[in-house]
Amino acid sequence: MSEPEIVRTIDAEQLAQSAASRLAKLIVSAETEGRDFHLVLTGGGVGIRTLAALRDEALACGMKWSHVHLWWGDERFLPEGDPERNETQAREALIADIDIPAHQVHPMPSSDGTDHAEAERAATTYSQALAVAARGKGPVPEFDVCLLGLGPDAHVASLFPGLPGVHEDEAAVVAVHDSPKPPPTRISLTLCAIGTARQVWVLAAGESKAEAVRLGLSDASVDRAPVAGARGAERTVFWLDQAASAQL
Ligand SMILES: O=C(O)[C@H](O)[C@@H](O)[C@H](O)[C@H](O)COP(=O)(O)O
Repeated sequence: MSEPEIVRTIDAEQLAQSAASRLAKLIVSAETEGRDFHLVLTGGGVGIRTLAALRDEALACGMKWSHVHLWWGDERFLPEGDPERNETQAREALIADIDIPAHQVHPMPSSDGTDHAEAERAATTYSQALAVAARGKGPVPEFDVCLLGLGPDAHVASLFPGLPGVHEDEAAVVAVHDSPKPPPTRISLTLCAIGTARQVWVLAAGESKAEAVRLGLSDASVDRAPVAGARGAERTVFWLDQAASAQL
């Protein structure tokens, strides 16, 4: 696990633009090196703003997307096309405006039924899609960058303090019930899946995240602060605006 680095920005907009700029450079480098780039997206305000900034960068520099695969770190388990789904918001902010092959966009399943077990089946389906993409080299493909928004309670993806998904150490994807952040049912990568990413980027802006950031950079337990367990295999970067870094 890599020691976290901190990048401070003035505000959320500069955070989104700075992270998008570095991400664009990594995507272009991968294309130059002739290899795929697997990017894990996050929901939330800062995460979606970062995707919109990435779109702007991509359009400005004519970025190619034929080598890029998009995955999700979590999903609000809602019907297809629901405006609250992370996929819907990512399509509006980025995907609709870039030339990425449709089969390289890997959304988490939507909820089109009502039974409780549907979320578990959706988690299994996504685990299977990840394993297929890994081509026998492991449970998930080699994620280049995993983007994570940060909740004021120190949750990342849909791994919330005190809920069982935080401690899952085998499955790559779990169903989440009783989420304190609506909607109550979600699908999430686990910390062990997140930790396989070469780089994990935590995106946090605003004073409401300052305590969560402090905990995330401390030796707090993952049960108290799931973000404390979000570390990349090679690099971990906390992208923070001034307000979110106020307790450091
Ligand atoms: O589904 C979600 O809501 C996100 O995946 C979640 O993990 C989000 O990133 C954080 O809650 C931060 O959200 P804000 O940036 O909007 O505070």
